[in-house]
Amino acid sequence: MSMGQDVRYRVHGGRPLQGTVFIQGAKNAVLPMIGASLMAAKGRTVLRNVPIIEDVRRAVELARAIGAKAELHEAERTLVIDASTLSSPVLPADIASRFRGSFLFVPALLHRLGEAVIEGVGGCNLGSRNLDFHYNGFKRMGATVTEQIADNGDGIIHIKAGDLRGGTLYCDTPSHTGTENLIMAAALAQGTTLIKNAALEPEVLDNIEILQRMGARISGGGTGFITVEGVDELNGIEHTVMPDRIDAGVFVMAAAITGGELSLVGASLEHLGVAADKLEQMGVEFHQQGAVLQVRRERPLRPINVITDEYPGFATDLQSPIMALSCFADGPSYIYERIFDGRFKLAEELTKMGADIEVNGNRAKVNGPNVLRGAEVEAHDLRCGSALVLAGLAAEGLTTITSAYYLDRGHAHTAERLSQLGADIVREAD
Ligand SMILES: CC(=O)N[C@H]1[C@@H](OP(=O)(O)OP(=O)(O)OC[C@H]2O[C@@H](n3ccc(=O)[nH]c3=O)[C@H](O)[C@@H]2O)O[C@H](CO)[C@@H](O)[C@@H]1O
Ligand SMILES: C=C(OP(=O)(O)O)C(=O)O
Repeated sequence: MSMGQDVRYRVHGGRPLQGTVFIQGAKNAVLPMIGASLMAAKGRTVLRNVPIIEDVRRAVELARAIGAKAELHEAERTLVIDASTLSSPVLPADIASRFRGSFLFVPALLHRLGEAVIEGVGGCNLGSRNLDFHYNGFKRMGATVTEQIADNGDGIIHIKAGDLRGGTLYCDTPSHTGTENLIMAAALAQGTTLIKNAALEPEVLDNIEILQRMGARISGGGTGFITVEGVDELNGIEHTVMPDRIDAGVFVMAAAITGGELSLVGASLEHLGVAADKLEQMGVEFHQQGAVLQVRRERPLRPINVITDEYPGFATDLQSPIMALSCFADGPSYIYERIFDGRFKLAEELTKMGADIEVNGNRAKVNGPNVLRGAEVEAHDLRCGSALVLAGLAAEGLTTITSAYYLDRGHAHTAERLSQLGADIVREAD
């Protein structure tokens, strides 16, 4: 399967969205949970509220490639994993290089098979995406990391675990998957581990929760300092994946960009962090009613300043969507991308639709308001894809989004969910 040439979305813009939408389970929570479930040598793990997205399908394929039994029951949104049969330490390039979450399988391989061979790591191309915090942490715990160049020129990373020992570890900056990988490596290591400058994202905390319920001894989640006391084994359990705050943020913006009113089932205002405040400043009205978040926009959108940051700062994964939204705001908006050094490819796609955006390094100025017109545009990465869907919902005429495999990596049933709210959107796959 090619990396995204085969899926398109066609959107006819101009319809305000109304109704109730179900927020999917979190991509960035379920992927580490699949990695965690592979650490259980006995029993079966049952994950509920699993988002039916391409990254989860790839994770299931990868789990099977290394010998686990994994069954994704799509209608039930339930994934059952039996990792007792884990047998191969090789994360093959054809699957592993298609999603970032593949690297979250490494701790299980180190503990269960004593080594991990990484033929490739994928994920959206957002500029440099290093893994040094992970490698340095594994090394401090006693692993050896070597790189070999394959015949085709690709690097293959070989990590040999030996007996992993607890120690003092750190992230230079609070890496999301870095924190999860070090926690998982420490969970079955000998002795005590301290991880400094740990990530605070809600998905990291949900992953700590599943690991604790599997038998891990972890404290300090959400403080920046995490302590892990190694245990001898982890057990399969049942866990419900938290809702996806980025999916929720995109639907908030879908209401805002079309001038509609939506009830988001499962969305949490708290999980949106600073993004909730920025959207409120732009003119979105929120009413949290228990586990349902109601959103609407009545007045014209105001421009905004956004600085992306680790949680609870403005999530970088909502940066592209808010760039699309700010094209419609009444004045210039300023966006400063601090997490990734190459996450502005969206700007040229929005320009094809009539937007006026100046990009300078990691800063962008969006000169709203502009009338966007439908065009043929390309989803260079997942959130570029969600932003282009938003732009298409509010543009005049037909927007065709190509390379939309990237969108399907992270959002489930996009066309169906938006159509139910009154949007005119279809998905086409070759
Ligand atoms: C599967 C998953 O959970 N993906 C999310 C995760 O990606 P991911 O975990 O890859 O993102 P990180 O938090 O690790 O990366 C943030 C920044 O730190 C740098 N860095 C990271 C690790 C490292 O060892 N060395 C290093 O320099 C990266 O290059 C990047 O500039 O968090 C990102 C930031 O919230 C989100 O956009 C992704 O959706
Ligand atoms: C960057 C993202 O994901 P990944 O880390 O899986 O590439 C994302 O979800 O926008």
